[in-house]
Amino acid sequence: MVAPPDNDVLWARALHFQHHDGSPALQGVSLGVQEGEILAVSGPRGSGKSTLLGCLSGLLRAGSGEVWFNSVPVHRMGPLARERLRRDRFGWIDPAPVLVPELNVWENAALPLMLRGTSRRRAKKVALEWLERLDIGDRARRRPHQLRQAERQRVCIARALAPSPTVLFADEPSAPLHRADRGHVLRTLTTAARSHGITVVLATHDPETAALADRTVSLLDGRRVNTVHLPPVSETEGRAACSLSV
Ligand SMILES: Nc1ncnc2c1ncn2[C@@H]1O[C@H](COP(=O)(O)OP(=O)(O)OP(=O)(O)O)[C@@H](O)[C@H]1O
Repeated sequence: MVAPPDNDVLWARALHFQHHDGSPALQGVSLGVQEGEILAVSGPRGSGKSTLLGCLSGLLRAGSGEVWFNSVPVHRMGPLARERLRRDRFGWIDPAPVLVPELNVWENAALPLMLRGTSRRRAKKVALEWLERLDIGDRARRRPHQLRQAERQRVCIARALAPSPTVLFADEPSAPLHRADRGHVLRTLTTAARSHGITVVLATHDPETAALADRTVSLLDGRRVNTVHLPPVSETEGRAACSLSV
């Protein structure tokens, strides 16, 4: 067995994943992510980006292959250990903002901290700081339904950053944001990650978003390819609009 390199916080080898209906989402993907690195995973719709983030974070169990986090074999962990790992060490941002409707904005942002055992008072303070940084501090006492979609996504980003996770998985985090908001929010995210030493794995099909990363790995049909040239297309144009070199 090959040991993962020491300076890789995440390391995956020959990941294969097939969905229940037989869709082959990953077909032998290997990669390493260095500590503090912002890595973009790019590729057109359906290329396997979300599935790869799911496997790297332990949310999905690959059919075969290995995932190591800080030299710990995630692929050998049971569901409970993977759950704890995600709760204590990882952060996650989905393409669509999902918040607890019964909690206000700061309570939503403070939730992962409180789940990790931080006191309510301290969690509130940290959550409010992150909400300020993402320009939604003034919405802290509102309920999610009183916010616009783009504001709800900012809350999700604050919630993911507040506990300073070791690795933050961001799956198309700017999808619900208006174009004018995107650059600012993504720069806030990447600047905060760099200043707190948070490693980020960022799935995106947008070249401008990928450009904010230190490095990009490209996927096509569940395989790594050297480059996928993605013009800034509308989402409906799909994979026909890309060219590749393998
Ligand atoms: N729950 C599922 N059941 C069956 N097939 C799925 C499921 N989720 C994804 N797939 C298929 O697996 C492949 C990879 O999907 P995945 O969502 O990982 O790609 P992606 O690059 O993240 O795409 P997108 O940008 O649309 O989210 C695609 O062919 C997709 O249709």
